[in-house]
Amino acid sequence: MRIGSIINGKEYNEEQRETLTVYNPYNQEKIADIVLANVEDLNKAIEQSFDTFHSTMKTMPAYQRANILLKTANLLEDRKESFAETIAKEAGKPLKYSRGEVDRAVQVLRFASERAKHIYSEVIPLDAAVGGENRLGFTKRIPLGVVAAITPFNFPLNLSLHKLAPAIAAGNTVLFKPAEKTPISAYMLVQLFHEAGLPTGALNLIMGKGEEVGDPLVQHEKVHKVTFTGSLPVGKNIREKAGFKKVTLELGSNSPNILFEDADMEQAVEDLVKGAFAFSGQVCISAQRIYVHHSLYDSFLKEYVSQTEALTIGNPTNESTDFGPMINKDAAERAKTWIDDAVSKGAKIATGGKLDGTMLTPTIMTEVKNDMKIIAEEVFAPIVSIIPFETEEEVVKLSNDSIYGLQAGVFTKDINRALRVANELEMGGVWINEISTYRQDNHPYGGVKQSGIGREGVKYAIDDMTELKFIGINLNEKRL
Ligand SMILES: NC(=O)C1=CN([C@@H]2O[C@H](COP(=O)(O)OP(=O)(O)OC[C@H]3O[C@@H](n4cnc5c(N)ncnc54)[C@H](O)[C@@H]3O)[C@@H](O)[C@H]2O)C=CC1
Ligand SMILES: O=C(O)[C@H](O)CS(=O)(=O)O
Repeated sequence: MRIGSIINGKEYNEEQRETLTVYNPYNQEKIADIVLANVEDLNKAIEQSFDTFHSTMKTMPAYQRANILLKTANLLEDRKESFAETIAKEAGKPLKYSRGEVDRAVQVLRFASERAKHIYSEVIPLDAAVGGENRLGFTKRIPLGVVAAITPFNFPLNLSLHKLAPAIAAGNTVLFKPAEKTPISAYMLVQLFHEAGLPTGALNLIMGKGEEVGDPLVQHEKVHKVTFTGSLPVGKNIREKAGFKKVTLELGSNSPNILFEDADMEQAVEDLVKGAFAFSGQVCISAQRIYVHHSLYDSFLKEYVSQTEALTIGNPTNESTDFGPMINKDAAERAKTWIDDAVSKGAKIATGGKLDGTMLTPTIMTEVKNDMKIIAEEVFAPIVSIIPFETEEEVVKLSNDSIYGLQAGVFTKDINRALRVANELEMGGVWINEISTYRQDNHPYGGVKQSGIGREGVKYAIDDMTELKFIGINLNEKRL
């Protein structure tokens, strides 16, 4: 398979161009060559996005945008298996989770289709100000223009749609730069939109290395907004380079989960095994730190280790696989060095910690300290730490002791305590009696501190992808 950038519906995959090979992370089989875009292609794609915004999307009625999104959702639903198998192969994500990602992606498209018809604004009571009589004022939410969507490898379909679908719902055009590690589902997605009737120039795909096309894309004057999901260093770079553009950044996390003494431990153990090890922990709201009240600690740890060891490890394309490889050897080796670093400073491995190529076994750490990398930084790997605590005050302090603040989980039957702790946690979102890793695609999602800027979740992304415009009329009879 050889795939390239798609600009105004034309694919750029000529023989003489530079390519990058994509390998299946599980068995290193070659699955595709991607033909890399250069800056000239990028500029052409931005010009195309800009022109199509002004010629077509800016004035496309809401019902048409909604219909295109709905049709794309239906096409995706019909091709669920093909997308799920592609994600399993390119990302190494177990098939059951890849299917779940496609189901969510279909919903995101349907939410966006519905919201496209409900982009409301308001009438301003201008008579509230002295001299404001006989004036009418109202706002409109207008599209921004060209939205640059830069996406990561871990949810190559759904996290891309969290940008593409609201951008189109709002009437923008999109310059889409997917992760070069997982470009195939992105390529298939662009074709799906075009098949559903989206004008080809409204969604242009650039297959390029982030470090090469990233800066010119982010700095281009005809790009009006950059929406990025990915790592903190790249996010910081984008923020610095983007100038006056609107920027949404969905960055990392080291999400805490807190189990108080009255929690439903049985359920929490089961959910937190998934919460830490789904897609090998390469989920930014993965349960990385689990704080367990000291009275439950020993029994929690015993049961947690036992259920973790029962996970079926293997080929992501097998139906029964729970746990597969990491995205590549470098990522797995980096994670192993963090385990070794913690052990050298006194931490213990309760289970796991074994590395073979891209496969790092599900790893549970104990006796950790706050300054160890596996606690202080984002592990983005199958490593979770179990930490005892005594008091509510102590556990809130420990949870907040982080540069990140994306999502947390709190488990208790005491609703007053749950709400108190939720208020105290410095997070973009807090789930009560649910793991930090749980996300629905219609709630506001995004971080505080260095976890990011702005919110996704279709309605909220549309807010961030539109500009509020005020229009006022002086109704004085003499003027009309
Ligand atoms: N908060 C959130 O919703 C999520 C955050 N993440 C974060 O993403 C990271 C893992 O994903 P990766 O794909 O490895 O992240 P990454 O930051 O390496 O790459 C993400 C995207 O940025 C592009 N890129 C790289 N350098 C660039 C530059 N200089 N300018 C513009 N674009 C550039 C890449 O090509 C890719 O498309 C983790 O740190 C994780 O926390 C991942 C998923 C969700
Ligand atoms: O959509 C999700 O489940 C998460 O946003 C994925 S990630 O952002 O945590 O990686």
